[in-house]
Amino acid sequence: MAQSKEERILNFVLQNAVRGDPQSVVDTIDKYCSQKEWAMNVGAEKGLILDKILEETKPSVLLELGTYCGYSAVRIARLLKPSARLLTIEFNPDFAAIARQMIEFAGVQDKVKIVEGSSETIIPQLKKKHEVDTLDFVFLDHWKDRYLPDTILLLDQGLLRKGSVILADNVIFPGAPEFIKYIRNNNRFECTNYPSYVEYMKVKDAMEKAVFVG
Ligand SMILES: O=c1[nH]cnc2c(O)c(F)c(-c3ccc(F)cc3)c(-c3ccc(F)cc3)c12
Ligand SMILES: [Mg+2]
Repeated sequence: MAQSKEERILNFVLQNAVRGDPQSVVDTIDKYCSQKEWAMNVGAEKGLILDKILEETKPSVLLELGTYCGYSAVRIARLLKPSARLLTIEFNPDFAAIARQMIEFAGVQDKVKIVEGSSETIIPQLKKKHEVDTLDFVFLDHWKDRYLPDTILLLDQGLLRKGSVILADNVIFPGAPEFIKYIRNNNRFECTNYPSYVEYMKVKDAMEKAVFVG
């Protein structure tokens, strides 16, 4: 069976990165995807914005929507304190299988749990099935049309507390206009826009940070 792009990315990491070294995994994926095949990892430029916000927030309980190959899960986990935990939801089982191997190779499997399925189904299970009380940090990087309904679901489920940070990728390209309109006009959120570029391309993009004020 022909290899998928995601399998090629994983194999390039297994052959070129250093096992147990998350930074080398991140750098190796960026090298492959900038030189060989484009892929929808948050990438190095937007990744630095993500890093900075994580270092400011110092979150303990994190949720990512859209695992893909595990690039941002590894990137996030490499900065977390030992007791912190990242839950990452991936709808596509093939992507989830690649991400699981990527996360284990990077050595961050103790901090990261991949949950396979749709965010719509799993978010209502977080409290009872995944022992979440509230979330300190949420990274939206899945399908742009789910950014708004999933944010409303997080609110309805009582998963946000005063100071919870939501960071959304791709708010310029491909764009998430309904989410942006809602979050910027909702006085329970304080929003900041971080202009950047689409990963591995010279196309403008941005990330949006929304802090829940409670
Ligand atoms: O779907 C995504 N999820 C998460 N992050 C993404 C991301 O960071 C991206 F840069 C893109 C993107 C942007 C520009 C482009 F030309 C191609 C793909 C996509 C995306 C958008 C539409 C699709 F049909 C397929 C992929 C995503
Ligand atoms: Mg993205």
